Amino acid sequence: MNAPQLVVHRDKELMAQAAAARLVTRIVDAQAARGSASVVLTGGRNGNGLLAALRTAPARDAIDWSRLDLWWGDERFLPEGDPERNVTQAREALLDHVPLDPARVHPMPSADGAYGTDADAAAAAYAEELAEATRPEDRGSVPRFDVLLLGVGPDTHVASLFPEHPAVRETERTVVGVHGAPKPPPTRISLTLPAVRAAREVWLLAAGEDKAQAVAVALSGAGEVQAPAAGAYGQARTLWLLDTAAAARLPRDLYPVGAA
Ligand SMILES: O=C(O)[C@H](O)[C@@H](O)[C@H](O)[C@H](O)COP(=O)(O)O
Repeated sequence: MNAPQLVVHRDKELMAQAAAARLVTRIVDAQAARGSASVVLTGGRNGNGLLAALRTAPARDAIDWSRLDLWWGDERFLPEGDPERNVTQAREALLDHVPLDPARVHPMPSADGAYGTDADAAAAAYAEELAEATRPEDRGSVPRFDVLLLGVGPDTHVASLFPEHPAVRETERTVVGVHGAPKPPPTRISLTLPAVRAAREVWLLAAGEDKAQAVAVALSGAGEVQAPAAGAYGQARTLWLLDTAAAARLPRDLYPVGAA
């Protein structure tokens, strides 16, 4: 596991803009190197804030939107178009405003789709979709995503992997149905930690003082079952993108207070 890198911004607006600029560069580099890029999106205010910032980023037209694959790290298992679905919010923030190839946009199934209310069957279908998109050089059952974004919850959850929940202990499957989640809605679909760790780069986003404790715990050697964010790392890079409030309780050896 590579050591996480921390980038602390003055406030969440600047964090979103800087992360958007960083994402433009990563996508453009991946497209130059491999012909296309793949990004895994997250729900939550910070993930959507990044997408909204990307929509107005000056360099956004450097991206070839038709050669970008989009996946989701988790989804609230609700009917298509529900305003609480991560994909609905992502469409509103960015996806409806850029010329993506619809065949390369891979939302997780909805609760009124082909699998009805069976979240486990829907999760298995998404795992299959990921497996089909995998190339031999990915050497695994999910693509080697270029960037996988994760919002960090105040309880250290990432995607829909909650502390001590069965989904965070999953070591075989790449996508699981989540039942009885502590945060509504209770039924969700989530990538598992092994799928997260297939990404080249994992970027964790956290802003605000209500995240300070979670960030400190996850970066101070906690176990991934107790603190799922601690188990989220990338093959090449793990980046924690924070604002000063979320970084406030970090141990001094990780982040000297007042450095931002
Ligand atoms: O599915 C959910 O309920 C949210 O998507 C959740 O997982 C979110 O990503 C984190 O709680 C961080 O949220 P914020 O970025 O809003 O702080």
